[in-house]
Amino acid sequence: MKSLTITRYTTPISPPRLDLYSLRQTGASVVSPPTAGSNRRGMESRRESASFKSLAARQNSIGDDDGYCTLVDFAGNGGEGREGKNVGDDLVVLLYHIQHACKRIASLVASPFNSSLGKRSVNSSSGSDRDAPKPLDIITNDIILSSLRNSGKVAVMASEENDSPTWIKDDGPYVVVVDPLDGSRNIDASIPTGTIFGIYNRLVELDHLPVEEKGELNSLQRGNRLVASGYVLYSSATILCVSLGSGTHAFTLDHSTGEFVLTHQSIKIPTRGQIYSVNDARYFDWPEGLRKYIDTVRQGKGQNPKKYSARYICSLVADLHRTLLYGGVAMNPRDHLRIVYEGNPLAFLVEQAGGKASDGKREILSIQPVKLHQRLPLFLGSLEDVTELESYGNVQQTVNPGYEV
Ligand SMILES: O=P(O)(O)OC[C@H]1O[C@](O)(COP(=O)(O)O)[C@@H](O)[C@@H]1O
Repeated sequence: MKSLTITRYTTPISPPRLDLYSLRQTGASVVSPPTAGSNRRGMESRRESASFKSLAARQNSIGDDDGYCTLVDFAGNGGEGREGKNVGDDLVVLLYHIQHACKRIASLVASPFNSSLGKRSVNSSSGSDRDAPKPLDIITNDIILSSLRNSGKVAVMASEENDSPTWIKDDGPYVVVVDPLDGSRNIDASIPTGTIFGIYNRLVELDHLPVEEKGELNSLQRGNRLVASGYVLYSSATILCVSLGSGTHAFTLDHSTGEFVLTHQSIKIPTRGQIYSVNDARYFDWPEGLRKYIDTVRQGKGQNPKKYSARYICSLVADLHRTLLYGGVAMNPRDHLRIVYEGNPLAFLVEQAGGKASDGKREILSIQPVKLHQRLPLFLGSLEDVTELESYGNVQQTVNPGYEV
């Protein structure tokens, strides 16, 4: 069943080999987001511009004259111009392959044939602390792995779906950590899902070690060493949100051209929101500090004298995307989310957008992971909301009866 499904969902777009072309474009200025209606113009020529040959030829501009700027245009110009100096050609090539994989996943999760796949759990052979994967988890993992291999830029991939990292290429400059399909338990109900990824430099000082050892140590880097991270939200729109180390930017998949187009440049999370996002059926398992915080903001008695609203999709990428745009705090106070695959990449995006990411006590990005599948409480959001929440002291849920849904 697995191979049948992979074949069935393969999209017709196949990625060109990119190493041949220099993608960096010089002397460009930062574009403004596209204006309404601009997307439909020049569809045919845009199809052509997806080829890197023509991208390389267009040396002097980022995006089209009408403000249509693709992810690759944007990254190829150094992210945010001068500040995006760490966006080398290797990273642009890698991003190209990641976004290609995510387009395949977008069509897969929207397919009429995925529902039977989503339901079945596959027996986890390892007995590790990973959740039992579903076929969709495995297929999306394969899609990402194959794209990373094709990029030629990745030394090792650590995935939430694998017990241990997959060594890919000795001289690959990057290490990629990934949760290929977060929220897959929601797929039958067409609730949004997401892919999360983080990119580190390969630690060359570990090159002499055996593969298993260097694979693991490269993947256990602190979040504050991330070069880039991102998520792709598969929802009413497919949105790729990325930070290349200079701001957080979102691109929306334009189905007419198959391109991710810049729609939210330099996202700034409001310093204060009015929404909290948590599974509050767990209220009676929470510590007192967290209960007090939620009771207080619900009543409009916190530092923000407004009554907060609750929003909880139970799909981390969707809950975070809303929080980045509207502010507030998205949290999972129990030891459930993984620091390597979820916590660090999302914390990086939040901080690059001016927000705060905490485990309730410490900055997420400063924590040294010691285990690949290590879990932790996660509080992401507006600077002032997360700081206020931390001030309640005891906000991490330690009671964990093993919830069934
Ligand atoms: O059951 P909880 O504690 O509400 O957790 C829900 C969270 O778990 C997730 O579904 C991820 O868990 P899985 O990796 O097991 O799918 C997130 O998308 C969501 O935010």
